[in-house]
Amino acid sequence: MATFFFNPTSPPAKSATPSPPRFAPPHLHQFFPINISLSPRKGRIRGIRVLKESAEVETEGSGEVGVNGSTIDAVSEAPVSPPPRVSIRSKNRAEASSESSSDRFKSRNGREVFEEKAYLVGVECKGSEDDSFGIEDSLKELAQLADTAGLLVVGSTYQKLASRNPRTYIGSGKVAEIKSAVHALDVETVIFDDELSPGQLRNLEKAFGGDVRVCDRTALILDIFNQRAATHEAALQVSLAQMEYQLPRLTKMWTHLERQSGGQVKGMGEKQIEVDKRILRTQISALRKELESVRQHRKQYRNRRLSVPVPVVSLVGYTNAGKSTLLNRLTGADVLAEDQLFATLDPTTRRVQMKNGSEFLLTDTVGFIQKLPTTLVAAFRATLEEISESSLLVHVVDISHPLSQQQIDAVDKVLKELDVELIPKLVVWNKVDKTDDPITVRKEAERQGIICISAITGDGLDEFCNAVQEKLKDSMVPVEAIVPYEKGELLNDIYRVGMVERTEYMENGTFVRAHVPLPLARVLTPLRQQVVAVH
Ligand SMILES: Nc1nc2c(ncn2[C@@H]2O[C@H](COP(=O)(O)OP(=O)(O)OP(=O)(O)O)[C@@H](O)[C@H]2O)c(=O)[nH]1
Ligand SMILES: [Mg+2]
Repeated sequence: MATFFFNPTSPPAKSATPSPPRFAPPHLHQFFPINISLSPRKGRIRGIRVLKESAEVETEGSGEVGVNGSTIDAVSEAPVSPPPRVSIRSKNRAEASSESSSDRFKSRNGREVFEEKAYLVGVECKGSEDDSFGIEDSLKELAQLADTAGLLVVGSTYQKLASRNPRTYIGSGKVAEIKSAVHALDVETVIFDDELSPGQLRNLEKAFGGDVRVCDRTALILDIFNQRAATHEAALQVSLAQMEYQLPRLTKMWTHLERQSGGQVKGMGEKQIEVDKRILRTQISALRKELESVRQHRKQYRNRRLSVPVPVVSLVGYTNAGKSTLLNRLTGADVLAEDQLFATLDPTTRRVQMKNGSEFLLTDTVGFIQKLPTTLVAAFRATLEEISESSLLVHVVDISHPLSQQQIDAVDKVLKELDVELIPKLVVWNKVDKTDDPITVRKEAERQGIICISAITGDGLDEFCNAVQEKLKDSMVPVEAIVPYEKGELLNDIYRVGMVERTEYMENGTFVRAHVPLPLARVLTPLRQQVVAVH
């Protein structure tokens, strides 16, 4: 999976190369402007990374670094022009390997991306319920995530521990081992498979030294979401989640100031952090308001949609299970479906027309993953409202995946967190064509009453639609009504979205016994009373 190679650093080039698009775990400068005057002569500079760059450059140059007690009053909240999205580290790297790195530009999602070198670290802790995947498989998945984010995984390691080290997450011996691997392999980013505390992040960055950046699975997922957010609402949700993730981690940005002045500017750093936190909190609350208004807007649309009594079926499942492929296959939609994690972020709803004339709406949703941080689940709650308001959930499982059972468990865990356990659920095993022994898989599915499909070949889709119809009945209301002959369109609606069991032509209209979705049952209420009167 992970390839290892050694890339000796070439001598630094004279001129800086233009900054390439690159992996960007959430850094403060992406979200809001922070202004600080490092030196009165230098004027105001915005952005933490830029700040670091300036401080380092000045130290090497004239020696007139303006980091002293007198400059703290220059801290300001006034916005200035946006900072470049590149750190001194990546610039140096780009300079250092401008020629040898040309092969590290890769085309991803139609963009040319500079592949940063990443090293992965995992920990298996005794008795941890989060470790159902096993450390090696979890790291494999982390490598897939890194690949999706546009990183080049050059190595990985893991440690089995009785308990996590509160300071550095891993043991000191492992820290030293990773440090030498990082330098030998010229690694730019070390990614941990679990969420690190702000203190652990800071200590590890210090321990690895130099420009090595440390981040965790959450930051990586946030970065992928950031790259993939296609709608305004998704972009707002991701920004909010990134800011909330960043808030407690602000302090690490300032450690270099303390280092440079031998600890004398500690007070200054602290004051700036408070200012930064306040700005960030203000931005978080502004973002929440904006998100709320976008949500209200969408709710109106959804309410309008719900007034048409077509049942909504939501596809849920582990990322890469084949949800979008299934939606595309059944509805002729054109949702991006590819062999990458988190291809879909925004829900898409399409109408499925069955051969017997009945219909339902099918919604494709964001995929789930193990160790999905609760904050992210909460951030996507708006998008996932689609799920909570559907009549039926279809849990799409990639049955060809060696860890399909663990993936099922991870999805069930998220569904539980979303409080949607009461919605009827239909489990389907997808990618049956890809399994080693489809016959045995089908037999087992039959034994468990599960539908086997292949969204790619179309195998089992009729059976799937029938099962959806049958299950939808669970969410429908049984009604008996007499529909007047002049209200023929109402009878059509019952046939289209409900399940008709019996009809009979009577003097004052058509008697119908059927299961229909609740909104339609409400429309039929006066006609139902008529039946009661007839009986
Ligand atoms: N062999 C085979 N491959 C499939 C099948 N269904 C989907 N795939 C492939 O699986 C990969 C993922 O499919 P998607 O439809 O993007 O999966 P998804 O569940 O929407 O993934 P996310 O949007 O990331 O949550 C794609 O490469 C599909 O071509 C199937 O039935 N058989
Ligand atoms: Mg998808």
